[in-house]
Amino acid sequence: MPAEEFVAGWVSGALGLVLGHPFDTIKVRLQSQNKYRGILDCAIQIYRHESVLGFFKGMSFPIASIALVNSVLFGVYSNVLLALTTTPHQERWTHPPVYMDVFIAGCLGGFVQAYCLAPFDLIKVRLQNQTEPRAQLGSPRPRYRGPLHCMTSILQNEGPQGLFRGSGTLMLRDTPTLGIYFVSYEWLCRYYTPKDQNPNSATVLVAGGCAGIASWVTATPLDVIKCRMQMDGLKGRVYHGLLDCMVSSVQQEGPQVFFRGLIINSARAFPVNAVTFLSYEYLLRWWG
Ligand SMILES: C[N+](C)(C)CCCC[C@H](N)C(=O)O
Repeated sequence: MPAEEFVAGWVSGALGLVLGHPFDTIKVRLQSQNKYRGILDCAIQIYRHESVLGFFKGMSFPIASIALVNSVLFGVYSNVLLALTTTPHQERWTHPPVYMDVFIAGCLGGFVQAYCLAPFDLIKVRLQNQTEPRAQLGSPRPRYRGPLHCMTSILQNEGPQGLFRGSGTLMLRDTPTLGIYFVSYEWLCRYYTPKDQNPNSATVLVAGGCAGIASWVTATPLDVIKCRMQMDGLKGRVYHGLLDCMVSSVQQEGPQVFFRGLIINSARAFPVNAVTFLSYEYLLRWWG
């Protein structure tokens, strides 16, 4: 049933997110603080000073929003594919859809999810970019006190459209790269699976992980620009649109600016998407 595809998308997204959150925390710390010498040093310092829990800071808001975002992505993807091919999920591997249909369904899924993700992603990025230490007496107070406060102040200062700042760039980032995501997953599964069989768990894990990397590698240039657009105007920098942001970023920092965070994004993408696809496939088989 189509609704099951949404629920499977939600649960699998949440599992992937929990697994990937430590990587995300390291990424954010490396991007916004200069006190770490690299990925390993950052991980060791977090563990020493904050224990394992330090890696899971700020996870509640993404967990709440992943329900909407991932169920929309997988739900729209599966249902568009169903409409294009009329093959139900149970027969997906015995009657495989053509790659063009997979790509179109993935792009549409990406397009719709981008607009659901936009406000949550904006709040996450704004909070992650606050480098002030935790509130101490006499220390400067951070602009936002938490996700809800961040949301209400954006609404007050910038109006409802403020919550969608950077959403056009987010849409450009996610539409083609989620097409690539599902095509790479399908291609790898088919490549390693004998004809007319379901892919086994190891295949699903590796194909899901690699699909995540392929998608993030292609998404990283616009990911950098999207982040800057979401911070537009806050740190004294004002961009006149997407193109201006791209041009001035390259002028100031060289073309390598488009690859910021690529390694940690890819390291995070493998486990997150391996688990996402494994649980998605198993939930649907279990219900099927
Ligand atoms: C399209 N883009 C690369 C941005 C995301 C693709 C993978 C989505 C997954 N929920 C994750 O967080 O890794």
